[in-house]
Amino acid sequence: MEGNSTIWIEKYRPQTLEDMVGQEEIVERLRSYVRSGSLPHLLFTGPAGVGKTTAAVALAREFFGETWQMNFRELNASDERGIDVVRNQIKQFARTSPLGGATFKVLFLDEADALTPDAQAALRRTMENYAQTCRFILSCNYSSKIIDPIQSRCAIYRFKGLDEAAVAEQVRRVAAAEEISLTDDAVHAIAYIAEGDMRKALNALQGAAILSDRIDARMIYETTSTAKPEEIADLLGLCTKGDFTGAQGALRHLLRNRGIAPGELINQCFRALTSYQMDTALKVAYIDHIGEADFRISEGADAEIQMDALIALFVLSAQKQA
Ligand SMILES: Nc1ncnc2c1ncn2[C@@H]1O[C@H](COP(=O)(O)OP(=O)(O)OP(=O)(O)O)[C@@H](O)[C@H]1O
Repeated sequence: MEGNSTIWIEKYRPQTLEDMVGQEEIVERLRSYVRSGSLPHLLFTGPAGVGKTTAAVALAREFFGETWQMNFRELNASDERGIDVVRNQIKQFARTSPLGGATFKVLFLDEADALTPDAQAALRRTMENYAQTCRFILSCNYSSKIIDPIQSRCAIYRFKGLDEAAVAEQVRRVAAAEEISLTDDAVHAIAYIAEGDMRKALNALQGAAILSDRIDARMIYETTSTAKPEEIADLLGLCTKGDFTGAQGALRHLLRNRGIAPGELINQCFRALTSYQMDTALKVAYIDHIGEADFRISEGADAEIQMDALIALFVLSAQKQA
């Protein structure tokens, strides 16, 4: 098995737009810029690990060809969130001439929503002033955190979480290249824990590959400290049956023996409930309790007590409903 010293998310980052999985519509629209040789300012929004940076780099490679490294620069706005980063680094790059016969350069600004509103206002002016020599690709998780005048100057691309088929395709590709065998259940488990985030998926695969080159679902759940969906179903089932003692035992097992973090467990219960077919009133009550527990834990309440209280409330709601 090849060196665990290389991080697979980097090693297998697609170099071309064509090699990206999922995001087909976006990829198609981006390729049309390459064909036409023109590029507006772009705003990429969406959750983490779905290909925003990958698409920006691949687009630059295809757009500029051999001179891409001279004409493309990546900056992360969360390193320096204030106006100085715009005044210094961004302006400096934008004002200098493109190289190797290119008509403009491209600056990719990751986590643009980390910029303060003042810095965004300065960025807007820079985008206007240097539009001839520089195009911007801004990336963020939430477009609502980007000021309107910037949004209106950009073509907006909304990246979605990757679906199971896309995650599975890339995971299988990487596993084959690393000569790792994966069961179908392991692929399904990786897609479950990834929640649409390819970075999470590939890190889970690499984490399990440290143990063995034959990977099954149990190894994925264990190395990522995630409960199996069946374990969550059991826990919720015991609550719904009114078996508080049984539910408490299952909860203890997950928290203490399996080492699953309370926040993760809450998230998994929430995900399970949203996909279950069950009495709507009971589902509403459960989700309401989850919201409370989640808030209290985030405010610093004792997580184990909150988890016990949560299953107690589940049991009470189920009994009321019966
Ligand atoms: N659509 C995709 N196809 C194939 N691999 C992908 C895709 N999206 C992400 N990846 C893989 O996941 C890694 C992280 O993706 P990327 O850096 O593009 O995420 P991002 O959307 O920019 O996230 P962030 O908002 O956290 O910066 C990449 O290095 C690549 O290996």
